[in-house]
Amino acid sequence: MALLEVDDVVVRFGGVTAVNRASFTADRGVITGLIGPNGAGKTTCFNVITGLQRPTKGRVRYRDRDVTGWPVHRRARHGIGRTFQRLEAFGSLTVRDNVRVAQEIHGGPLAWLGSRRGALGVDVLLDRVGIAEYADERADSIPTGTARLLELARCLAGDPRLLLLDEPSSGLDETETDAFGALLVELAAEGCSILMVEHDMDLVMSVCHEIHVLDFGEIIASGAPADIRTDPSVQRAYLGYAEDEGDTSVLEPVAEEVLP
Ligand SMILES: Nc1ncnc2c1ncn2[C@@H]1O[C@H](COP(=O)(O)OP(=O)(O)OP(=O)(O)O)[C@@H](O)[C@H]1O
Repeated sequence: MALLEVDDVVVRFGGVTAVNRASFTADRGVITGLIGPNGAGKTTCFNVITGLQRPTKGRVRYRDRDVTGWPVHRRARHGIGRTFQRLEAFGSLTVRDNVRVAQEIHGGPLAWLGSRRGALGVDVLLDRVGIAEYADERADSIPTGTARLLELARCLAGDPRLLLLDEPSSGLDETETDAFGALLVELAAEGCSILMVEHDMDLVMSVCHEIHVLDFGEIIASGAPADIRTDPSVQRAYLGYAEDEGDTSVLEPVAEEVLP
């Protein structure tokens, strides 16, 4: 049984159907990608999974329980963590204090001491995501890429079982993105399941175990990276052409050894 099941979800905003009968899953201990063109409905799906958006129709199941009617905080308490496209850190606090606050919001100091990653402490968490040198800087003074990593650290402070990442690599340079991908693979290996919306296809293709493709609110393909990158309907919908029609560089094959 998958950790997360999105079942036949529809979301309508007046006359706009943002998500149209979408069904997909995220499995335990792996990284799952959710990709698609701008406006395809990816963030709306995240909002449905986290409880920010009530679906017009359909269900969300998490750890074998129907959580469709659960409020956001209850889902968070049960281990669903999320980062946002727009950065949400407290600008006037230091990087370290941002993570401390997140830790306390998610469970309080005692829960933190008993949590799986809690014993490591805030500074070790900052070190792990690669931003320890910024610990004493105000969050509104750090570069965008660093702020994205701070978002990840804030989310990890809640010790999530399911981590939803919305375009986590935007603002990271190539080296930072490589390190970020390696960190995601490590987190998944430790049992943290990840569902990621991401436009960097190299990152998606190299770290994801399975990928779901949304187009105009509908899931048009689901499968392993090797299948997705050669799927003509994906190339047509996502990139605007089929493989035999031109440049396929964005979905170029990646080396077998970096595939999960
Ligand atoms: N609150 C809302 N009210 C009305 N329409 C909305 C609302 N939220 C999203 N939409 C519309 O729903 C569709 C899906 O939007 P969504 O933000 O989920 O797409 P996305 O795939 O995340 O796009 P992007 O990659 O640009 O972030 C779009 O047409 C968008 O304009």
